[in-house]
Amino acid sequence: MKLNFIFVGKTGHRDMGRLIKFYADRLARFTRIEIKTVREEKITSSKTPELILQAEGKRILDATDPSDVLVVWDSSGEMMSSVEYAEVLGAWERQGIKRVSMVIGGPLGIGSEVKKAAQKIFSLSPMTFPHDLARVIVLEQTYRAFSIIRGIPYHK
Ligand SMILES: C[S@@+](CC[C@H](N)C(=O)[O-])C[C@H]1O[C@@H](n2cnc3c(N)ncnc32)[C@H](O)[C@@H]1O
Repeated sequence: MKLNFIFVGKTGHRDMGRLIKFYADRLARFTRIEIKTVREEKITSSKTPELILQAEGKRILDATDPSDVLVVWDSSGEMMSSVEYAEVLGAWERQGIKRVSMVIGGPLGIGSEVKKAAQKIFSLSPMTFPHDLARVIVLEQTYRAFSIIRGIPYHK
C-alpha cells in the first residue's frame, strides 16, 4: 500500500523540514510513500477565503486518483488512539488498498470540496496546530502505526 501525502504550501520552518524528512525516511522502511506539495494560493484582498480554498482544493484533488482512499486531516475530524489508527491502516493494507492519499491543509485549512470527497476525516486533537507541525505529527503517528502493524518495538 502506498501512502501519498499531500501538503499545501512549502514547509516554512527549517527544523520542521528536518523532522518531516526524519519521519518520512523511517516510514519509508515500512511502506512506499510519496510527498507532494501543492501550491498555496496567495492571500489577497480581492480573494475570499472560500475562493482560496477552492483553488487549493482543485490542486489537492488533481494530486489524487479517484481510486485512492482519501484522508483529510482536520481538527474537527474523528479522533483515535495510535493503536486504533494502526488498526485502520492495517485493515486497508489487508484489503489490498493500493494507495491512500493523506491531505494536510495550508494556513486556511481545507475546503468543503476536498472534505466532501474524503472517505475519512481524522483529527489529531481539537486544538489547531500550525501546518508544519501537523505534517510532523501525522508522519510520526503514521510511522508509529506501521511499527505497531509490523510488530517493531517503537510504540510503548
Ligand atoms: C493551520 S491549520 C489550518 C487552520 C484552519 N483555520 C482550519 O480551521 O482548518 C493547517 C492544517 O494543519 C492540519 N491540522 C492542524 N491542526 C490539526 C489537528 N488538530 N488535527 C488534524 N489536522 C490538523 C490540517 O490539515 C489543517 O488544514
